[in-house]
Amino acid sequence: MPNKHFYHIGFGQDDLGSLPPSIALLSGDPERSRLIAQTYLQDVRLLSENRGLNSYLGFLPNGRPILSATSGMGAPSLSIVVNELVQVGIEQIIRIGTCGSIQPHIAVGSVVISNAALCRQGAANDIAPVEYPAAADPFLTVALVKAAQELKVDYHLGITASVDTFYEGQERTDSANPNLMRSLRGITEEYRQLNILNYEMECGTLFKMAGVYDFAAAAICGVIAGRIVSENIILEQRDKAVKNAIAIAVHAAAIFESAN
Ligand SMILES: O=P(O)(O)O[C@H]1O[C@H](CO)[C@@H](O)[C@H]1O
Ligand SMILES: O=c1cc[nH]c(=O)[nH]1
Repeated sequence: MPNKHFYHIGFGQDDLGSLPPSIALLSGDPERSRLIAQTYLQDVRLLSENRGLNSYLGFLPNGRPILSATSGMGAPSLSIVVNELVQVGIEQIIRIGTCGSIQPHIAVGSVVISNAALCRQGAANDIAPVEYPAAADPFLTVALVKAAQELKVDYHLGITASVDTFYEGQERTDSANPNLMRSLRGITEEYRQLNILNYEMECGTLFKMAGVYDFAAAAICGVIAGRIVSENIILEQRDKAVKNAIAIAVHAAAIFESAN
C-alpha cells in the first residue's frame, strides 16, 4: 500500500519509522514546536513545514518516540490537524499553549493545567452536540500534575474557557472593533465567578474530539496575560511561562509512557 500523505500535516504513517509514536505534543505556534523538538527531544527529524504546521519526530530521554506538532491558532485549524494526527496513529495529545488568566490568584508567568473546558467554539459543534462534555483525560492530566510537582513548578488546575476569538470572545475592548456586542460585555467577570481560570482558543474542541474519536487529551498553558489587570500580553513573562509549560509536558509524556 502506498504511504498516505495527509494533505494538511504533510506526512503519513510510513514517515514515522519502525517505532512510530503514539503521543504528540501540540503547540499553537510552529516556533514552539521547533523549540520543543530542538531543546527537549533527541534524534529529531523534521517531518513537514506544510502551511506552517511544523511537525518533528523525536525521542524522549527514556528512548520513547514522540511527535512535536503544530495546531495553528483556533479550533478550526486544530480540528484538521488533530483529525490527521489520529489517522497516522496518535493516541495521546498534550496541548502546550498560552493563555490569559481571569483569576486574581493566577499570575502572569505561571501555568494552568485544564481538567475541562467551557467550550464556546463553533468547530466543536460540527463534531458533537453543544452539551457534550469537554473533559481532559484524567490519566494524562494527573501525569501533568505529577510532572509539575516533580519539577517544583507552581501550577493551577481547573476549568478553562475556550473561545473562537482572541479579541471579542475574550472581551477585549482595546481593538479595531469599536462595538463589542452586549452579549459579551461582562462575560469575563461572569466566568471568573464560575471559577473558570483562563481564556485560550483550542482546549474545548480538542477535549470534545478526544471523547468522540476515543483518544486521550490534556492541556497545559503558560499564562501571558493577566486579565484582572489588563488586556495586554506581558512579553517579559512569556518565555518563563512557556518554558515551564513545555518542561512539564515533556516530563508528563515520559511519566505517562512509562506507566503504560
Ligand atoms: O499560544 P497558542 O498555543 O497559539 O495558544 C493561544 O495563543 C493564540 C492567541 O494568541 C491562540 O491560539 C490561543 O489559544
Ligand atoms: O489572553 C490570551 C493570551 C493568550 N491566548 C489567548 O487566547 N488569550
